[in-house]
Amino acid sequence: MHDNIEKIIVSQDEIQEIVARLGQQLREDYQGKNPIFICILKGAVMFMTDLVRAYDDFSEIEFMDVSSYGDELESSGEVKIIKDLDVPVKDRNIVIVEDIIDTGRTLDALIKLLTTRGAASVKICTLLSKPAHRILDVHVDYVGVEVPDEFLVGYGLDYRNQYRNLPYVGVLKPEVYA
Ligand SMILES: O=P(O)(O)OC[C@H]1O[C@H](OP(=O)(O)OP(=O)(O)O)[C@H](O)[C@@H]1O
Ligand code: HPA
Ligand SMILES: [Mg+2]
Repeated sequence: MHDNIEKIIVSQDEIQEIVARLGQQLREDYQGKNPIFICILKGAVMFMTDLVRAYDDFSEIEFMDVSSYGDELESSGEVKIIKDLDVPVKDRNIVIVEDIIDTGRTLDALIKLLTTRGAASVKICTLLSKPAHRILDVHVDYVGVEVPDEFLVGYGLDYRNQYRNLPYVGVLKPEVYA
């Protein structure tokens, strides 16, 4: 699997540093607020499990599955809810946890949905942000690192459902797409 990687964009060490920094920042900001961390499946699962352990304070974890990419390299523009939340978010402080904000379409749809359901606050924590590819201008509160406009895989990010279990984020060799 590693043989298909052309270059590493965010190393394992960098990911660890980002997780520690964001975990501490969130702990300071959400003290006494018992936030709900919502993991957006499947991409955010690695980041989520590391982040909530770094957060290390009272909080709840929930999961939602939404998808807009399917097997493609480009977002379809249509955000489908595959698995909704099991709990009400009314009057709760929500942190949406994402692996990457790319076009911004997924997040835009989620923020609108959770706000409509009466959340007290909705903030975003993402490992990666790809600002050069943004179509919708969403405000992102906590960003691990900005990445170049390339299709990335690893640490949750997939190409055709593969490569999510790489421990770093990288770019595939062009021949893999051929
Ligand atoms: O900013 P956007 O252009 O909307 O892209 C970001 C979203 O796309 C990916 O998920 P995807 O829909 O591919 O599903 P997955 O997490 O199951 O891989 C990624 O995990 C984000 O959730
Ligand atoms: O760069 C990416 N890689 C994998 N999945 C994605 N979903 C949005 N952007 C990406
Ligand atoms: Mg996703």
